[in-house]
Amino acid sequence: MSTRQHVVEFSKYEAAGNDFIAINRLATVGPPLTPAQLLRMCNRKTGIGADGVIELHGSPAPGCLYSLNYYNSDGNEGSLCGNGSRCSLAFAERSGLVALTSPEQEVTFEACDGVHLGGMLAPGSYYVTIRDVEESGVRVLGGDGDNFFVHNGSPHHVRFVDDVNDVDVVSVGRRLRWELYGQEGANIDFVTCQTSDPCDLDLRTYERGVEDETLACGTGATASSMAAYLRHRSQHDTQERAHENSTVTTCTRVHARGGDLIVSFIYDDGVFRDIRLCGPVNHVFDGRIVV
Ligand SMILES: N[C@H](CCC[C@H](N)C(=O)O)C(=O)O
Repeated sequence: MSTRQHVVEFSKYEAAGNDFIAINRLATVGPPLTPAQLLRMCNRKTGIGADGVIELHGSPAPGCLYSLNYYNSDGNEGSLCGNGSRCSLAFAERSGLVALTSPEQEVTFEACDGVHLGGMLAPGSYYVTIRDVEESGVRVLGGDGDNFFVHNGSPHHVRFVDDVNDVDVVSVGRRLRWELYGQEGANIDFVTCQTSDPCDLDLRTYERGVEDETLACGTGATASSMAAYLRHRSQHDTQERAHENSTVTTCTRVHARGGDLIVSFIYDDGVFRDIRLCGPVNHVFDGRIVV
Protein backbone atom coordinates (compact mmCIF):
# COMPACT_ATOMS: atom_id res chain seq x y z
CA MET A 1 0.00 0.00 0.00
CA SER A 2 1.46 3.37 -0.91
CA THR A 3 0.66 6.51 1.03
CA ARG A 4 0.72 9.90 -0.69
CA GLN A 5 3.78 12.00 0.05
CA HIS A 6 3.35 15.21 1.99
CA VAL A 7 5.48 17.98 3.45
CA VAL A 8 6.08 18.14 7.20
CA GLU A 9 7.40 21.30 8.84
CA PHE A 10 9.62 20.71 11.84
CA SER A 11 12.10 22.29 14.22
CA LYS A 12 15.18 20.51 15.46
CA TYR A 13 16.09 20.79 19.16
CA GLU A 14 18.79 19.38 21.38
CA ALA A 15 18.88 19.08 25.16
CA ALA A 16 22.38 18.31 26.46
CA GLY A 17 23.00 16.48 23.18
CA ASN A 18 19.78 14.41 23.28
CA ASP A 19 18.25 15.56 19.99
CA PHE A 20 14.69 15.70 18.71
CA ILE A 21 12.57 16.60 15.72
CA ALA A 22 9.67 18.73 16.96
CA ILE A 23 6.36 18.92 15.08
CA ASN A 24 3.43 21.18 15.90
CA ARG A 25 0.32 19.10 15.26
CA LEU A 26 -1.92 21.88 16.53
CA ALA A 27 -0.99 23.85 13.44
CA THR A 28 -0.50 21.18 10.81
CA VAL A 29 -3.10 19.00 9.28
CA GLY A 30 -2.15 15.79 7.58
CA PRO A 31 -2.16 12.11 8.30
CA PRO A 32 -0.28 10.85 11.36
CA LEU A 33 3.31 9.85 10.59
CA THR A 34 3.80 6.12 10.27
CA PRO A 35 6.56 4.30 12.18
CA ALA A 36 8.43 3.89 8.85
CA GLN A 37 8.28 7.66 8.18
CA LEU A 38 9.42 8.50 11.73
CA LEU A 39 12.29 6.01 11.40
CA ARG A 40 13.41 7.61 8.12
CA MET A 41 13.20 11.14 9.54
CA CYS A 42 15.40 10.16 12.51
CA ASN A 43 17.99 8.43 10.35
CA ARG A 44 21.27 10.39 10.56
CA LYS A 45 22.34 9.55 7.01
CA THR A 46 19.17 9.56 4.96
CA GLY A 47 16.90 11.75 7.09
CA ILE A 48 17.09 14.72 9.46
CA GLY A 49 18.76 12.78 12.23
CA ALA A 50 17.51 12.60 15.83
CA ASP A 51 17.13 10.38 18.88
CA GLY A 52 13.37 10.85 18.68
CA VAL A 53 10.39 12.90 17.59
CA ILE A 54 8.17 15.06 19.79
CA GLU A 55 4.73 16.16 18.64
CA LEU A 56 2.51 18.78 20.23
CA HIS A 57 -1.18 17.91 19.98
CA GLY A 58 -4.34 19.72 20.96
CA SER A 59 -7.29 18.46 23.05
CA PRO A 60 -5.20 17.82 26.13
CA ALA A 61 -6.47 17.19 29.67
CA PRO A 62 -8.29 20.16 31.26
CA GLY A 63 -5.88 22.96 32.13
CA CYS A 64 -3.09 21.65 29.91
CA LEU A 65 -1.64 23.75 27.10
CA TYR A 66 -0.85 20.77 24.89
CA SER A 67 -0.48 17.07 24.85
CA LEU A 68 2.97 15.66 24.04
CA ASN A 69 3.61 12.53 22.02
CA TYR A 70 7.09 11.06 21.98
CA TYR A 71 8.50 8.56 19.48
CA ASN A 72 11.88 6.89 19.71
CA SER A 73 14.15 6.93 16.65
CA ASP A 74 13.05 3.38 15.81
CA GLY A 75 9.69 4.95 14.86
CA ASN A 76 7.71 3.50 17.77
CA GLU A 77 5.94 5.39 20.50
CA GLY A 78 8.20 5.63 23.55
CA SER A 79 7.51 6.27 27.20
CA LEU A 80 8.21 9.53 29.05
CA CYS A 81 11.10 11.50 27.61
CA GLY A 82 12.45 14.05 30.11
CA ASN A 83 14.68 15.91 27.67
CA GLY A 84 12.07 15.82 24.91
CA SER A 85 9.59 17.26 27.41
CA ARG A 86 12.01 20.08 28.21
CA CYS A 87 12.43 20.77 24.48
CA SER A 88 8.64 20.82 24.06
CA LEU A 89 8.49 23.95 26.24
CA ALA A 90 10.91 25.87 24.03
CA PHE A 91 9.06 24.59 20.96
CA ALA A 92 5.69 25.65 22.42
CA GLU A 93 7.15 29.14 22.82
CA ARG A 94 8.52 29.16 19.29
CA SER A 95 5.13 27.97 18.02
CA GLY A 96 3.43 30.91 19.73
CA LEU A 97 1.48 28.82 22.24
CA VAL A 98 2.98 30.61 25.23
CA ALA A 99 5.50 33.34 26.07
CA LEU A 100 7.71 32.27 28.97
CA THR A 101 9.05 35.55 30.25
CA SER A 102 9.83 34.82 33.89
CA PRO A 103 10.90 31.76 35.90
CA GLU A 104 7.65 31.99 37.88
CA GLN A 105 5.58 31.29 34.80
CA GLU A 106 4.67 27.63 34.51
CA VAL A 107 3.18 25.61 31.68
CA THR A 108 1.01 22.58 32.35
CA PHE A 109 1.15 19.88 29.69
CA GLU A 110 0.17 16.27 29.34
CA ALA A 111 2.57 13.44 28.46
CA CYS A 112 2.03 9.68 28.23
CA ASP A 113 2.23 9.23 32.02
CA GLY A 114 0.04 12.16 33.04
CA VAL A 115 0.27 15.87 33.71
CA HIS A 116 3.59 17.72 34.08
CA LEU A 117 4.64 21.27 34.85
CA GLY A 118 7.51 23.04 33.19
CA GLY A 119 9.09 26.41 32.71
CA MET A 120 12.16 28.42 31.81
CA LEU A 121 14.69 29.19 34.54
CA ALA A 122 16.90 31.37 32.32
CA PRO A 123 17.18 31.75 28.56
CA GLY A 124 18.09 28.32 27.18
CA SER A 125 17.50 26.55 30.50
CA TYR A 126 14.21 24.68 30.98
CA TYR A 127 12.80 22.35 33.64
CA VAL A 128 9.99 19.83 33.85
CA THR A 129 8.48 18.01 36.79
CA ILE A 130 8.55 14.23 36.99
CA ARG A 131 5.86 12.26 38.82
CA ASP A 132 6.40 11.15 42.44
CA VAL A 133 8.23 7.85 42.98
CA GLU A 134 7.79 5.69 46.06
CA GLU A 135 11.01 4.50 47.68
CA SER A 136 9.74 0.94 47.23
CA GLY A 137 9.56 1.71 43.50
CA VAL A 138 13.35 2.04 43.39
CA ARG A 139 14.13 -1.66 43.52
CA VAL A 140 17.56 -3.01 44.46
CA LEU A 141 18.58 -5.80 42.07
CA GLY A 142 21.06 -8.51 43.03
CA GLY A 143 23.21 -8.60 46.15
CA ASP A 144 25.96 -6.11 45.39
CA GLY A 145 23.89 -2.95 45.95
CA ASP A 146 25.04 -1.54 42.62
CA ASN A 147 21.99 -2.29 40.46
CA PHE A 148 18.56 -0.70 40.70
CA PHE A 149 15.38 -0.61 38.67
CA VAL A 150 13.08 2.39 38.69
CA HIS A 151 10.10 3.35 36.54
CA ASN A 152 9.61 7.10 36.61
CA GLY A 153 7.54 7.38 33.45
CA SER A 154 10.21 5.37 31.62
CA PRO A 155 11.85 2.13 32.75
CA HIS A 156 15.47 2.47 33.89
CA HIS A 157 18.07 -0.01 35.05
CA VAL A 158 20.69 1.98 36.96
CA ARG A 159 24.10 0.34 37.34
CA PHE A 160 26.83 1.97 39.45
CA VAL A 161 30.32 1.42 38.05
CA ASP A 162 33.81 2.56 39.06
CA ASP A 163 34.27 4.68 35.95
CA VAL A 164 31.67 5.23 33.24
CA ASN A 165 34.48 5.98 30.80
CA ASP A 166 35.64 2.37 31.01
CA VAL A 167 32.25 0.89 30.07
CA ASP A 168 31.41 -0.31 26.58
CA VAL A 169 27.96 1.24 26.90
CA VAL A 170 26.59 0.01 23.59
CA SER A 171 27.51 -3.65 23.92
CA VAL A 172 26.94 -4.03 27.69
CA GLY A 173 23.82 -1.85 27.57
CA ARG A 174 22.36 -3.77 24.66
CA ARG A 175 23.08 -7.11 26.34
CA LEU A 176 21.39 -6.08 29.62
CA ARG A 177 18.45 -4.49 27.79
CA TRP A 178 17.69 -7.78 26.03
CA GLU A 179 18.85 -10.37 28.62
CA LEU A 180 17.07 -8.77 31.57
CA TYR A 181 14.12 -6.99 29.93
CA GLY A 182 13.40 -8.87 26.70
CA GLN A 183 11.27 -7.41 23.96
CA GLU A 184 9.81 -4.64 26.12
CA GLY A 185 13.27 -3.54 27.16
CA ALA A 186 14.51 -0.85 29.54
CA ASN A 187 16.95 2.02 29.35
CA ILE A 188 20.32 1.10 30.87
CA ASP A 189 22.11 3.82 32.85
CA PHE A 190 25.76 3.50 33.87
CA VAL A 191 26.58 5.81 36.75
CA THR A 192 29.70 6.84 38.65
CA CYS A 193 29.59 8.89 41.84
CA GLN A 194 32.39 11.36 41.20
CA THR A 195 33.32 11.61 44.84
CA SER A 196 31.72 10.16 47.92
CA ASP A 197 29.10 12.81 47.22
CA PRO A 198 25.91 11.21 45.82
CA CYS A 199 24.98 14.61 44.39
CA ASP A 200 27.63 14.61 41.69
CA LEU A 201 27.22 11.86 39.12
CA ASP A 202 28.63 10.87 35.74
CA LEU A 203 26.02 9.20 33.55
CA ARG A 204 26.02 7.33 30.25
CA THR A 205 22.83 5.76 28.95
CA TYR A 206 21.93 3.07 26.45
CA GLU A 207 18.39 3.92 25.35
CA ARG A 208 15.86 1.36 24.28
CA GLY A 209 14.04 2.46 21.13
CA VAL A 210 17.15 4.32 20.00
CA GLU A 211 19.11 1.10 20.59
CA ASP A 212 22.27 3.10 21.06
CA GLU A 213 24.01 5.36 23.53
CA THR A 214 22.54 8.87 23.59
CA LEU A 215 24.48 11.91 24.77
CA ALA A 216 22.08 12.51 27.68
CA CYS A 217 18.89 11.03 29.10
CA GLY A 218 16.60 13.09 31.32
CA THR A 219 14.55 10.36 32.95
CA GLY A 220 17.84 8.41 33.27
CA ALA A 221 19.41 11.32 35.17
CA THR A 222 16.38 11.44 37.46
CA ALA A 223 16.34 7.68 38.06
CA SER A 224 20.10 7.69 38.73
CA SER A 225 19.81 10.54 41.25
CA MET A 226 17.18 8.70 43.29
CA ALA A 227 19.16 5.44 43.17
CA ALA A 228 22.33 7.31 44.22
CA TYR A 229 20.48 8.81 47.16
CA LEU A 230 19.28 5.41 48.41
CA ARG A 231 22.61 3.70 47.72
CA HIS A 232 24.51 6.37 49.63
CA ARG A 233 22.09 6.12 52.52
CA SER A 234 22.37 2.33 52.70
CA GLN A 235 26.18 2.61 52.72
CA HIS A 236 26.15 4.96 55.68
CA ASP A 237 25.96 4.41 59.34
CA THR A 238 23.11 3.82 61.70
CA GLN A 239 23.20 7.39 62.84
CA GLU A 240 22.24 8.52 59.38
CA ARG A 241 19.69 5.73 59.07
CA ALA A 242 18.00 7.05 62.18
CA HIS A 243 16.98 10.03 60.07
CA GLU A 244 15.79 8.03 57.13
CA ASN A 245 12.19 8.97 57.61
CA SER A 246 12.83 12.66 57.76
CA THR A 247 12.47 15.12 54.91
CA VAL A 248 15.59 15.67 52.83
CA THR A 249 15.94 18.09 49.91
CA THR A 250 18.51 17.01 47.35
CA CYS A 251 19.97 18.64 44.27
CA THR A 252 22.15 16.47 42.05
CA ARG A 253 24.41 17.56 39.21
CA VAL A 254 24.47 14.86 36.55
CA HIS A 255 27.27 15.06 34.01
CA ALA A 256 26.21 13.50 30.73
CA ARG A 257 28.45 13.39 27.68
CA GLY A 258 26.39 16.12 26.01
CA GLY A 259 26.10 18.46 29.00
CA ASP A 260 25.03 18.76 32.62
CA LEU A 261 21.52 18.12 33.94
CA ILE A 262 20.30 19.15 37.38
CA VAL A 263 17.87 16.94 39.25
CA SER A 264 16.21 18.06 42.47
CA PHE A 265 13.72 16.28 44.69
CA ILE A 266 12.41 16.08 48.20
CA TYR A 267 12.69 12.71 49.91
CA ASP A 268 9.79 12.73 52.30
CA ASP A 269 9.02 9.70 54.44
CA GLY A 270 9.48 7.06 51.76
CA VAL A 271 8.42 9.14 48.77
CA PHE A 272 10.49 11.11 46.26
CA ARG A 273 8.39 14.13 45.43
CA ASP A 274 8.71 17.55 43.81
CA ILE A 275 11.09 15.94 41.32
CA ARG A 276 12.45 18.42 38.80
CA LEU A 277 14.73 17.91 35.83
CA CYS A 278 16.53 20.99 34.56
CA GLY A 279 19.13 21.71 31.91
CA PRO A 280 20.01 23.29 28.59
CA VAL A 281 17.78 23.33 25.52
CA ASN A 282 18.87 24.67 22.14
CA HIS A 283 16.92 25.30 18.99
CA VAL A 284 19.14 23.98 16.19
CA PHE A 285 17.25 24.70 12.95
CA ASP A 286 13.86 24.67 11.24
CA GLY A 287 13.05 22.72 8.11
CA ARG A 288 10.57 20.98 5.88
CA ILE A 289 10.79 17.37 4.84
CA VAL A 290 8.83 15.39 2.30
CA VAL A 291 7.71 12.09 3.82
N1 LIG B 1 15.88 10.39 26.32
C1 LIG B 1 14.72 10.26 27.14
C2 LIG B 1 14.32 8.90 27.55
C3 LIG B 1 13.42 8.29 26.53
C4 LIG B 1 12.90 6.96 26.95
C5 LIG B 1 12.86 6.07 25.76
N2 LIG B 1 14.15 5.66 25.30
C6 LIG B 1 11.96 4.89 26.07
O1 LIG B 1 12.32 4.06 26.90
O2 LIG B 1 10.89 4.80 25.45
C7 LIG B 1 14.77 11.18 28.33
O3 LIG B 1 15.38 12.24 28.23
O4 LIG B 1 14.16 10.90 29.35
